Amino acid sequence: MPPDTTRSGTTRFLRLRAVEQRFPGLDTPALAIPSLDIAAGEQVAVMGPSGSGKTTLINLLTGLERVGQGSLIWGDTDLATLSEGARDRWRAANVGLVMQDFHLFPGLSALENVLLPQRLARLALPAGARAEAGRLLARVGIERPGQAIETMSRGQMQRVAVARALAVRPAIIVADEPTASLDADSGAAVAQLLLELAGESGATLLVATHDASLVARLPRVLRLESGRLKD
Ligand SMILES: Nc1ncnc2c1ncn2[C@@H]1O[C@H](COP(=O)(O)OP(=O)(O)OP(=O)(O)O)[C@@H](O)[C@H]1O
Repeated sequence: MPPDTTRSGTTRFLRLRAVEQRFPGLDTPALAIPSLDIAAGEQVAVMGPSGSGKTTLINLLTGLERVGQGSLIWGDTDLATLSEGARDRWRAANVGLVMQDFHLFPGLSALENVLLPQRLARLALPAGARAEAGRLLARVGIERPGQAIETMSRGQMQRVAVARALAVRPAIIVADEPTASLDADSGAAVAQLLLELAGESGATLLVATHDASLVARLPRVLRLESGRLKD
């Protein structure tokens, strides 16, 4: 079996080995994962009760926090070996993030919010970035890209956040409770968009969620209990 191929024959993309994350004041690790592989393009739910380690796992996978022990390799990049600045650059280039509380900037339009990560990452926007942002906003059902973000509904804001996460065509999309603060209809619409857009781009999708209807639509489910994966 080639080293970058999983047992099912698909390309291995994420590889965790002997990962342990400890926090001061906790006797046991908040997260302990002996081994985990995820293939390129997989769509995976991460479930577990409050305090089971979902956010800790998301923070490690996205490089927001440094891996305490073990290796966490995306493609050929071991995040455990990178400095905070290098992890930030890696994340900007490779990860689209959708968070529960949106992290959108008031005072900016929907379109400017979608373009903001690209503006922060470089001095000039790449050619076609505005057109692509407008196209993505239309795709997620935002009809007025110039509308100020603070005047939008929560469902609209989360759809803008989905467009923003996809704007750099990331290989990895990570969503932390993307439907938690939405009503059932808005949540279902956001879930549908995430799955559709990730599927079209072939991105690897990881979603931490308590939303049973969202979990039911993801082909693979990881269950965390007290920081351990249950199969
Ligand atoms: N910075 C920290 N310092 C100390 N303990 C922490 C820290 N961050 C998380 N923990 C602990 O690690 C464990 C896992 O927390 P984590 O936030 O990953 O859980 P979670 O599954 O995301 O929970 P929730 O669904 O409530 O958001 C918990 O016991 C938590 O108290």
